[in-house]
Amino acid sequence: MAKHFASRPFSMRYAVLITGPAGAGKSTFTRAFLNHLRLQKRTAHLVNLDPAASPTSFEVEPVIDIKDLVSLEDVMTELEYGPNGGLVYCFEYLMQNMDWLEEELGGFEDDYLVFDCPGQIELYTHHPFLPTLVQNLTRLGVRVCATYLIESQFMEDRYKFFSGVLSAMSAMVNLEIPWINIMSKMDLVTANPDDKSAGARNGLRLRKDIARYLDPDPLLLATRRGQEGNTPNPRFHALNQAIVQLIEDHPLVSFLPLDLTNPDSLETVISHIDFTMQYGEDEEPKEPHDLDEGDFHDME
Ligand SMILES: Nc1nc2c(ncn2[C@@H]2O[C@H](COP(=O)(O)OP(=O)(O)OP(=O)(O)O)[C@@H](O)[C@H]2O)c(=O)[nH]1
Ligand SMILES: [Mg+2]
Repeated sequence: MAKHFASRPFSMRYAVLITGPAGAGKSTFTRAFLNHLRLQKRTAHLVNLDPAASPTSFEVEPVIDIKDLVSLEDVMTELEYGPNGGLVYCFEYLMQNMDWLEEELGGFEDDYLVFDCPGQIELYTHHPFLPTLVQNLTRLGVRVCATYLIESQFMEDRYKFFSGVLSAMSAMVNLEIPWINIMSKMDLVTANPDDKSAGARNGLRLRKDIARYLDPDPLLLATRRGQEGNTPNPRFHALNQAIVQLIEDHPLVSFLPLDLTNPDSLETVISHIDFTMQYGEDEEPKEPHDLDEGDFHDME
């Protein structure tokens, strides 16, 4: 541990890792999350862990920015890496310089640190970067949880859904910390089956379709045949069944819906994060808001 921190006591702080595949809505949710905490007069800060994030994408200046240590642009220019190899190099470089992060973290007491993570899927499946980050944060007395976003459009069909669930499970197993799966971009889910808007014409999911994904019964999903017009290839039947069984045996994966156009929906997600973190443990832990019917007025 870096010497100048050996004697410094750390008060409880909270780190929320915003994770998920590329384009799932992590940075947009991070901005909404931070704005909401600030409106509630809570001290919350952005930590940017995306070496490729463009400076213009920050509505909120990050208090800690991996780009101050290493940037994808420099790595690609100076070391002639490609974009993905360059990103992995940046993560390896941060792993070798965790004392830099400890130094940066030193100044935040009893605050929420919201880590906006990059979308490289290898980060969540096998790369040691995030587990190393979690170990270091835990060692520094920071309470850590993760949210994993997959977008509602991802539910085009059950195969996409299963790959989303398996990637969420793989990330959960990789990080082994308190975990909240979020189905993002629920504003793209139309409520009205007669909706003729552009979105609806682009095959937006109807709310009633999404309900079965929020708290999935894998067997029901897997056995649904024909509704999406495609019958599974019999050659993969045994593999499909094994995947369904795996998901069924580990009912770890349900999704909180997130509709950023609906303040109650954001509030519900944040209350689940607070509860998962036991935020302000000296106060009575507040039960998370339930998803009231209003959130899914057309789910039935
Ligand atoms: N309709 C809708 N679009 C969204 C929402 N959240 C994000 N988007 C759009 O989805 C795209 C990706 O959003 P980001 O927040 O940058 O996603 P990300 O997960 O941070 O992406 P990477 O950092 O590249 O992995 C952008 O065009 C956003 O405008 C949402 O809740 N609803
Ligand atoms: Mg992002």
